[in-house]
Amino acid sequence: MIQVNHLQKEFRIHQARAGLGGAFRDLFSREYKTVKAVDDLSFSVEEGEMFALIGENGAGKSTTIKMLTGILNPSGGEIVINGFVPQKQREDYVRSIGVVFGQRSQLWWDLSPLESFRLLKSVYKVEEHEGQRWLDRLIEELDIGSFVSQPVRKLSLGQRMRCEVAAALIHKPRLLFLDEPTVGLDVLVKQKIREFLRNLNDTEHMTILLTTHDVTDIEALCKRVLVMDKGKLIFDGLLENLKEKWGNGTEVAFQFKKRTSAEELRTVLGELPCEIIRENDFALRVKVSRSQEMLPFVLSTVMASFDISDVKIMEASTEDIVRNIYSTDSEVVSHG
Ligand SMILES: Nc1ncnc2c1ncn2[C@@H]1O[C@H](COP(=O)(O)OP(=O)(O)OP(=O)(O)O)[C@@H](O)[C@H]1O
Repeated sequence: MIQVNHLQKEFRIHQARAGLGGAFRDLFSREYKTVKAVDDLSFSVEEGEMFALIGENGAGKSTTIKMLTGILNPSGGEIVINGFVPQKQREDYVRSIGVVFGQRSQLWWDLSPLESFRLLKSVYKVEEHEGQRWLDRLIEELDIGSFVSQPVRKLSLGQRMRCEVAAALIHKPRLLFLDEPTVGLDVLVKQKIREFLRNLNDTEHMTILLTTHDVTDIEALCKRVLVMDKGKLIFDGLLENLKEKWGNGTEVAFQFKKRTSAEELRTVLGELPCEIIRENDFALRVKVSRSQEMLPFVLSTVMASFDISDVKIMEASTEDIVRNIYSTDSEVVSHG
């Protein structure tokens, strides 16, 4: 459904010279530098996938979404979505997508969301009967019925965001883009929006792409994650593979009934890829890399060879992992 090949976006930005003399010289000749906001980005997406685009501030996520939604023209590369080239077949393309920008509204401030929905329905030429049934479903599932007739300016952020999501879906697009959809929302509203999106993906097979800084959004919604860093794609794969790659493995803490040394444990574990850390004479920790496949071996081997009084498995949280990725300068692209 989405095919992105070698996508590029460069911005030319004016660089002010330092000091009063510099400002004076700027009046006559300006110096520019080129920022590569998106640098050789390639990926493809199947219909019905729900995935997240993540990365630090300035990584290039918004620029990517703007190009995918046809708002910005790429400097190079190509995008084909649903058979459309967004920049070339703009009108037809826009009818096939829905967009929610967490920071910007597509609802009219002084009108009620319901009136905005009516306007959007006529803009998109939504068929009356079918369109009404779909809208009723959106209102019910997003639980916005009690305030959908009030002016938007009187709504709380959480109420407004749920109406924004309904507005983006009024024409039942096949593809939904959400840029920071849960930013600033309280936990309950976040949960409601996530539940709604999951259901939409399940029942309508809608393809959903979201950018987020909220790791709990990713865990709740996405199997697949794309990580951008300085305009480049540094990871494209499953969330569990992301954990493998940047999670420093899983740690297992063993409490032994008898004194056990790290050397004894190493002998038993042989060549298995793990690091052993001594806590005290009766406690050792084992850091297991490639934990998905290795953890069962490590557990069964140790349990079969020693008298164990306690075992604790400690997996790094997604939040730790994302922090880890952002603090590492990585060039690796992984397809998991
Ligand atoms: N209109 C613009 N003109 C010049 N530079 C821009 C413009 N838009 C973005 N940039 C630059 O491109 C780079 C990528 O920005 P972008 O907004 O895409 O990042 P982001 O990953 O969405 O960040 P954030 O999480 O803060 O929204 C940044 O260095 C930014 O300063």
